[in-house]
Amino acid sequence: MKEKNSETHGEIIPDSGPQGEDGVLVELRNAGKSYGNIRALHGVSLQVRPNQVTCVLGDNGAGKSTLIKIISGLHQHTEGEFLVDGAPVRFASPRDALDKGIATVYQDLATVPLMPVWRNFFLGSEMTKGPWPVRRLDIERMKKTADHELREMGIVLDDLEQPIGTLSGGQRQCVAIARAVYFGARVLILDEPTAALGVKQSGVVLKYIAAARDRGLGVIFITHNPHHAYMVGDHFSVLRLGTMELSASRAQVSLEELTNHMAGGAELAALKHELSQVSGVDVEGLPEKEDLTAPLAAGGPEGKA
Ligand SMILES: Nc1ncnc2c1ncn2[C@@H]1O[C@H](COP(=O)(O)OP(=O)(O)OP(=O)(O)O)[C@@H](O)[C@H]1O
Repeated sequence: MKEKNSETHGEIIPDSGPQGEDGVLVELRNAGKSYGNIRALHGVSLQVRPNQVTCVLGDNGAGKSTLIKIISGLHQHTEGEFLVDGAPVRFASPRDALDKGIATVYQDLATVPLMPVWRNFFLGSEMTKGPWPVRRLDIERMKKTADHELREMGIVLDDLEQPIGTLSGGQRQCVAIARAVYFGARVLILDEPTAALGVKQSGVVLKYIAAARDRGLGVIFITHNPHHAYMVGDHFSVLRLGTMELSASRAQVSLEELTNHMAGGAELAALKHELSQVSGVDVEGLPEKEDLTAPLAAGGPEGKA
């Protein structure tokens, strides 16, 4: 995450200090991205606020990775605006995004499996002690701090000396979230953190997503899974073929409606019609076309699951 991307040479508008209007940390306004003549993202608007989980949902190829790459400084938008704290930005590298407090936890996590948990916690930002040229790693302080920070997030591990590769996928995600919080993230982007996990481990990760939110971060939770999104989400943005198909707050959309949008709405209803003509296929659970065209419930469920 720290290397310079030599393909982009954007300018960073100097830090504006306070957050944007309404405390918006990060905002896309009609933003888009083309790769040559392939338009991966178009007309996407999104706001990320502190103390909120903004879920970005979409099927394969919907544009989720492209959206993350713009916000995390790997790519630059080619249309619309990208603002941080209310000021337009154009990141030249992930380092620029980090400097603004935008941290990304990727699915592959970029850890060194054979190194201890505490060592991975500080990887690339090690604490040192002593004067130059005899400066050396401050192992004790790193262990203590990693232990403290993990506990603060409610993550209790038996032994921080164990190689991080021996932890479960869910535990590793949690360590990565705690690490980003410790290093001062204000915006945390989580790239499909529950995609490779079972039910129980997904639940654990969702708990720490909520913990990061409760510590005041603006969380962007990328997922395929509307059930996971609905457990922690405050706002839901569904991408389809590079455009935003739905943008709704929790009060405006039910889990069922979100699931229908994710499932491909009209395509599913058409599939239901085709499958109903095949014997031995139960289509009861699939939505009818009418279910999908109904307006969003204005007074949907409130509060958190
Ligand atoms: N570097 C690239 N060059 C050309 N086209 C690209 C590039 N990256 C993505 N695309 C195209 O942009 C569209 C959106 O891709 P993107 O990877 O953002 O989707 P996604 O929602 O993350 O999908 P997935 O869940 O499969 O990763 C796709 O049609 C993809 O083929």
